[in-house]
Amino acid sequence: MALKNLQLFQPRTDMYQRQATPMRAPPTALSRSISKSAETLVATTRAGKEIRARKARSTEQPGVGLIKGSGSLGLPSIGKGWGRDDDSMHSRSRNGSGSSRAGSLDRSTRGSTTTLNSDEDNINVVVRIRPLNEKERSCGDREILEFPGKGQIVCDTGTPGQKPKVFSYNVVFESLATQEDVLEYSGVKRLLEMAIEGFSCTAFCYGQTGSGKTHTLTGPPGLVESGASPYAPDHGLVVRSFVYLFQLIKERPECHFILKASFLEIYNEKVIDLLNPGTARKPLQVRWSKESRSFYVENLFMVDCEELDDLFAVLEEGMRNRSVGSHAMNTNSSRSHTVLCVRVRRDLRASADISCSTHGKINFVDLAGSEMTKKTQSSGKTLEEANNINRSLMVLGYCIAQLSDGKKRGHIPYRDSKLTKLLADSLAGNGVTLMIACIAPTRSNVSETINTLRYAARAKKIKSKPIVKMDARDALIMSLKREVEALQAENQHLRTALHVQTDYNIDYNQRSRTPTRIEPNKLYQLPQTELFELVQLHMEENSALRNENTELFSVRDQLLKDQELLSRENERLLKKLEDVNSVCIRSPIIPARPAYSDVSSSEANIWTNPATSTASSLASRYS
Ligand SMILES: Nc1ncnc2c1ncn2[C@@H]1O[C@H](COP(=O)(O)OP(=O)(O)OP(=O)(O)O)[C@@H](O)[C@H]1O
Repeated sequence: MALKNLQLFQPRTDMYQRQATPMRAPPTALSRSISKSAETLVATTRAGKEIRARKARSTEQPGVGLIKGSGSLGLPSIGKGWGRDDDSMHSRSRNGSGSSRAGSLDRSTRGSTTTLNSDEDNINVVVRIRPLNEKERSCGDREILEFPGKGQIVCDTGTPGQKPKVFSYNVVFESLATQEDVLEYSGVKRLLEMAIEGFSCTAFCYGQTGSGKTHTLTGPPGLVESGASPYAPDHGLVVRSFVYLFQLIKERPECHFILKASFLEIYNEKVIDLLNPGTARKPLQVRWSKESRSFYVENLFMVDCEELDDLFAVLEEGMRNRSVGSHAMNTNSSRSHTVLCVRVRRDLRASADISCSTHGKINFVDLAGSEMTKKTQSSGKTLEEANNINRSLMVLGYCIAQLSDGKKRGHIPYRDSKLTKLLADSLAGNGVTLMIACIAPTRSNVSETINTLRYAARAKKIKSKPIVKMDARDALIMSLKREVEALQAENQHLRTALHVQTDYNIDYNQRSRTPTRIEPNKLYQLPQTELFELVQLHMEENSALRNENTELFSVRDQLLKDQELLSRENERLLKKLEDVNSVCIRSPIIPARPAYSDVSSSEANIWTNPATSTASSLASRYS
C-alpha cells in the first residue's frame, strides 16, 4: 500500500486559555505601530497576465505585534495536530508527540509589540520516497528500504555485519503515494489553516539531488510553466495548497483577506527576485529587522493576489525564472534554493465595535539537492553551484544539529548563509514548520539516503514557539477590551454575590468616560490621534473597573469578616441555650426543651427564649 506508514495530523479544536492580566504597553507604542505605506507597482507575467503588484520596502510589516492564541475573540487556537490516526487509512501509526497546549499571556512592553507566548511545538517531519527511475531500473539497482508501519523506515545499509538502521517520522509516503495524498496527509493543510489565522508557516523539501523535492512541491518538470490548469492531477503541493487556501478563504465570509506573494531564489549565495529579476539579476540584500527581530529581504517584489489565477501566475513566473541545470543525476536539477511566500492578512471583527487583523504567511521552500560532485560529474559552473549548494546545506545542517540538541543549545550560525538567515524564523523562531524529506529507494543512493534520514530525524527534535502576528494597535485594543470584559463580568458576579444594587453603567459612567462605539471595520480609517484617544479611553475604563474590582473585593472581605463574627456569636448563643436546657433537664419541676438541633416539627421551629418560656410556664402552673 502506498500509504502504509501514514500517521495523520489534523487541526485540533482546543482553544488557548486566556488570562486577563493588566496591559502595560505604553500608549506611545501606538503611534509607532501604524503600518507604513507601500509603493504600488504593476507587473506583467510572461503569460500576459497583468498582476497588481505592490513592492514593499521590506518583507516584514513594520509595527506588527505578536499575539498568541485566544479563545472567544475569534483568534486562532492551535493544538499539536501532528500525528492523529485515521482509521480510514490502511496502515498507519502514531509516532509523533501530541500534547495539547495552552498559551499564557506574557506582554512585553518592548517597542510596539505584544508577545503572547505558548508552549513549544516540534517541527513536523514527513518522508517521501520516490519511485525507481528508468536509469536505476535499467541497471538493476535494488531497493533497500522497508516500511514496517508506525512511521518507520528500515534501511538496509548493505554493509556486512551491520544491522539495518531504523528511523521513525510522523508520516512516511511510499513511492506509490500520489500528490493528493501528500496534500492530505503531510500536514500542509494544517499549516494553511494556521497561516490564515496569523501564524508564520513553512513547508520545506530537503533531500539529495534527484530525490523528488521539486516534484513534490510543483510536480514534474515543465508542468507549471506549461500553464496547465490548476486542477491538473500532477500538480504538486504548492498549487494544491493554493486551491485549498482559496477554499478556506471562501469558507470564512466574515473575514476579509488580503494575499500577497513573493518568490525568490538563493543562487550562489545571492538572493534573486524571481518575480522581478531584471536583466542583470541584481541580488537583493538580506537585512535584520530590529522590530520584528528576524531577517528579511529588502525590496522584494510583492504581488497582490486576489484570485487563484494570480497566485498561479506568480508560481508560473517564478518557475520560469529560477535557475535550473542538468547533471548526471538529474536533467532538470534546481541550482538554487527557492522560497515562495504567500502572506495572508486577515481582517476580522473581534467584537461588535472592534475589528483587528492578523498577519500570517506560508513559505514553500524547495531546497537545492545535496550533491556528490563525483556522482553528478559536475564541472565549471555546475561545480561552483554544487559547492555553494552543499555549503549552505552544511550550515543548515549545523543549525539543525544545534537546535535539536535541547540541552546544550549554543550559538546557532544562522548568519553563515543566506538560506539559514531566511529559514531562521521557521526553524526556531515563532513559526510552524513542516519538513518533507525526499529520498531515493535504491542501493546506489544509500549513503545520501541515510544522511537525509539522519538530518530529518534531527530536525524532528527542534522546537519552536508559534505565535500569531497582529498589529500592535489591534493587540493593544483587543487586550484592553478583553480585560474590560473580564473585569465587568467579575464585578457583576461579585455584585450579585454581595447583593449590591448599584447599576454598573450609572455607577461607572459617573467616574469615567466611556469609549465611543466604533463601527466595525472603521478602526483602520481612524486617524492616529483618534486611535490614541480610543486606547486611552479603554485604559481609563480598564483602570476604573480595576478600582471598582478592588473595592468590591474589599467589601466582600469585610462581609466575610462580619459573617465570621456572626457565626461565632451564633455558636456562643447556641452553647448558652444548651447549658440552660441541661439545667432544665436536671430540674424535676421544669420540663426540658428538645435540643435546638433536634427540633424537627413545625411547631418546634418557633424558637422561644428559654428564660421567658420557662417563666411563663411556671406562671401558668402556679396561677
Ligand atoms: N514521487 C515521484 N513520482 C514520480 N516521479 C518522480 C517522483 N519524485 C521524483 N520524480 C521524478 O524524478 C525526477 C527528479 O525529481 P526532482 O527534479 O523533483 O528532484 P529534486 O530532488 O528536486 O532534484 P534537484 O535537487 O536536483 O533539483 C523528476 O523527473 C521527477 O518528476
